[in-house]
Amino acid sequence: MATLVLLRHGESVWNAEGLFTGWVDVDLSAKGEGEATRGGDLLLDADLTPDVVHTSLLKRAIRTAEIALDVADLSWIQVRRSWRLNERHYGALQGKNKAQTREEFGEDQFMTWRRSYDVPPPPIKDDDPLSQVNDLRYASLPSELIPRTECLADVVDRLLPYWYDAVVPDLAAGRTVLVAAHGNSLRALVKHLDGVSDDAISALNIPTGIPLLYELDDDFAPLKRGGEYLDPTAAKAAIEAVKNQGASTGKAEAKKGGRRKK
Ligand SMILES: O=C(O)[C@@H](CO)OP(=O)(O)O
Repeated sequence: MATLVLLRHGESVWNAEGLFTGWVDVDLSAKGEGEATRGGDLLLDADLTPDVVHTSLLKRAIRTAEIALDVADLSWIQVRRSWRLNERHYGALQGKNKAQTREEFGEDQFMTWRRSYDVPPPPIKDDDPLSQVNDLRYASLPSELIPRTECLADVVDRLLPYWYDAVVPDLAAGRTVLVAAHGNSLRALVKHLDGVSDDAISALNIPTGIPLLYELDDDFAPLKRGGEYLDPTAAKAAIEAVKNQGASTGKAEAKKGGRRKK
């Protein structure tokens, strides 16, 4: 049996402002830092001691792992990072306000871009200030591997090599593995683990900052489909909040508007 813990980063500044984020490297909000702290407390309460942490290359996931592991007095564990755990690249939607996008393009198009399995948003141009083509952290990647947009199917394709080559070997060695990543990269992983259909995955949302525990069998398949959130009550409310993002121009969302520059 192997133990895997998935942790979506705490609320980011752009989550709070209702903006599509993707590969833009925004930081945690104060609330997100608090969620990361609670994530560490939940690990402690559940007596879970990760031996290794895998993160994306984005600071909201990196900092969430650091904060949670610090709370659990596990800052010293081995760390591995990969672009393959990054959030889904949101293409030309990066930096756009979700509620305004929904108003402009309608509910169907908005939800197709947000949650369909195989329809990517329009690609971002390489000279867009929110493009990642010139980002130093991807300098060793061939340019054609740096996404200009992604649908969830693209995320599954780029995530699975890392799952098999980096995460599974840790699990096979008997290590308890923490994966600190993002709403959509974790949706891709959960889709794979639980064998969720292309249609059903559109209804699955991952809350910020609440560890999701999977016990896996010898074939790295979940003993319990869907795993178990360490705080199921908080997870239920937070999943609803993620689902409804962009549904209304809430105070924070309405105040901002337009497209943010980084
Ligand atoms: O903006 C994003 O990058 C993601 C996660 O925050 O949003 P959504 O839940 O709409 O896919």
